[in-house]
Amino acid sequence: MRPHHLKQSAELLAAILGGARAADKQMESYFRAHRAMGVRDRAEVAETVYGCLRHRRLLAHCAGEDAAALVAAYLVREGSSARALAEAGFRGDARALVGCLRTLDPRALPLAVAASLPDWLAAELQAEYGDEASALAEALNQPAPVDLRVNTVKARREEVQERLAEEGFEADATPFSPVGLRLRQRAPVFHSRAFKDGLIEVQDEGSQLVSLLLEPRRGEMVVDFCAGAGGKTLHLGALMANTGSVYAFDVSAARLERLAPRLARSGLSNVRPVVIAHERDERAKRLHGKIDRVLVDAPCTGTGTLRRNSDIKWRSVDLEALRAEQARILDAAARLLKPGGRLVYATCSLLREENDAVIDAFLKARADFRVVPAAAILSRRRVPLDTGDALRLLPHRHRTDGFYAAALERTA
Ligand SMILES: C[S@@+](CC[C@H](N)C(=O)[O-])C[C@H]1O[C@@H](n2cnc3c(N)ncnc32)[C@H](O)[C@@H]1O
Repeated sequence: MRPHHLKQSAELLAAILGGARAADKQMESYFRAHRAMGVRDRAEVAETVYGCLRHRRLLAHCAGEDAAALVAAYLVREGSSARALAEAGFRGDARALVGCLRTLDPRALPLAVAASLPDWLAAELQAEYGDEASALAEALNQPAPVDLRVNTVKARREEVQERLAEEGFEADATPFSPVGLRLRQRAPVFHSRAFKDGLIEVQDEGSQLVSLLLEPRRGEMVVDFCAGAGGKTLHLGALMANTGSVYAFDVSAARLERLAPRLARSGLSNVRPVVIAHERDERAKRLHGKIDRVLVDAPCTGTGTLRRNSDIKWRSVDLEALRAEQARILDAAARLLKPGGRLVYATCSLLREENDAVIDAFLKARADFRVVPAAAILSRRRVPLDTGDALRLLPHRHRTDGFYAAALERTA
């Protein structure tokens, strides 16, 4: 361990935990402000800080909440000795820290501490997933694999797999998504020719299955109501073989802007990004009753994505406000549909309140909608996965992010 490693990691960790910005954004600006740091230093610091965010509560059990002590505890878990910590400038009691961590038995600790979760989330997972809560929580602390979606407008999966292998990126077909590849090792695939040529997008396999549930057809009018940077939009456009129209709505102009370069790479010309002020915007109202299919990938707690975004565990959450927002967006999105049209409501949340509860309330209010069983759609799409009426993906079972998606049809 180099001495500055501990200091810089602690500075960055404190900035992330004390600020409101996402960890990756905070990290970018820290590295911009410390240009002298080499590539290796940055990689080491980033790995350490992400490790601390992931295991914060377990580390704090021995180290307390001070950022430098958390970093020191993380380094001990990675094999550093008390002496190495002292040499690196750690001013706390390095020997006591090492002693505590070496004798720690996570099985004897409450789930919230052992799996480093806030109390409220540990309680929700235990209530909802019972005996599986520990395995789920543990899977949320493992780094996610790198999944790719093949852009079928440009190439077939096997061709892309070969192209990637030629460039030194070994990948296997994903078990569920027919257009997914999973890298055997984490690698900077953004630098590959295949990526620059628009043959692939980096996208979790679970996210790919959500777009499949919408089953958009050639020539249809489709709305991706919460398009963000367009991960699912691009997939929908490709599923429609670059025909018809996909309106990509979002209230965030900044997020939609990130769709532009991806769109250019993809070769799609059927996607129309539209910034809306809110879900009742005139630009949305103009499409009332005219749309064949609508995807609502709603803003949510993101609890299903903790493998990638451990920092969100430590942000405060207003579940009631989120639920109200989800219901408002779903209601507005449903109005766009033609009779016979399909609506998919999805979240990357593990919580019932944001998933089944939102759909149950919607169906109570809208007798003109019925559930289309997800398992039947997936089987038609040759996806070997049956999670019942709704799609429910869990990292410890499916090796994807946690996702929920329900498909509904407007009957009258
Ligand atoms: C889960 S993210 C979408 C991710 C995106 N679909 C993807 O696959 O990458 C939710 C998005 O909803 C947007 N959003 C929040 N409130 C909204 C509203 N009232 N109407 C439309 N979009 C909204 C957010 O800006 C955010 O980009």
